[in-house]
Amino acid sequence: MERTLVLVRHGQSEWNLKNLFTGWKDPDLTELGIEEAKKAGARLQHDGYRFDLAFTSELVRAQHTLNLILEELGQTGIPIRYDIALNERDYGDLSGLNKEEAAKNWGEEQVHTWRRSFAVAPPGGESLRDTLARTLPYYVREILPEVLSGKNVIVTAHGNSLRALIMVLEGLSPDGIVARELETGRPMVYQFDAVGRVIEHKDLLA
Ligand SMILES: O=C(O)[C@H](O)COP(=O)(O)O
Repeated sequence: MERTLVLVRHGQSEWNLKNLFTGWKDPDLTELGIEEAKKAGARLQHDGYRFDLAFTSELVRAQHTLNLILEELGQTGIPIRYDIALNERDYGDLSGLNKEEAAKNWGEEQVHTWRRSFAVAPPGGESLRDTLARTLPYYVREILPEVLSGKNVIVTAHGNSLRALIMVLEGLSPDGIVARELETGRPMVYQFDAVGRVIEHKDLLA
């Protein structure tokens, strides 16, 4: 198996559990999040995946998820590149607020727009388009060349930094991405051909 890219959203975080907007804040995984990461690693191990290289963000929930997955794979020695480009979208002034309280304050529709639309940014934060503007160049410059060289790569990151990349990988429009949700700790596998086109993708643990 070569030219495989596996994307994994971090396991449940302490602020996911409290239903708080997180963005660039840096909570760690909950016990459930730890179990989710171990389960993802065990499934990748069971299905025979082996990785040459890993990428993750500068936030602990993604890094901890990666470490747990690599431990399950017995691959804790592979190179890991950490980059802010893979950080979650910045939720700005919403960071730390409860999502249900935010909906009461600003209305369900406004909060859903902030959370899932492509071009609308929350106050003081990033839209998904802003997030794409930093994750896509990083993917093209740093990740895709490794995959094209024949390597198998794993990336652990965040709900929205991965949704931005998935728009490109799955050819989703700004309308199409609205409904695309990513479960915590679920590996998404993309197989590429020799010219960098996705020829197959599947969600493990779906
Ligand atoms: O940053 C956060 O709050 C979560 O990682 C994702 O939040 P969302 O599901 O509201 O985008």
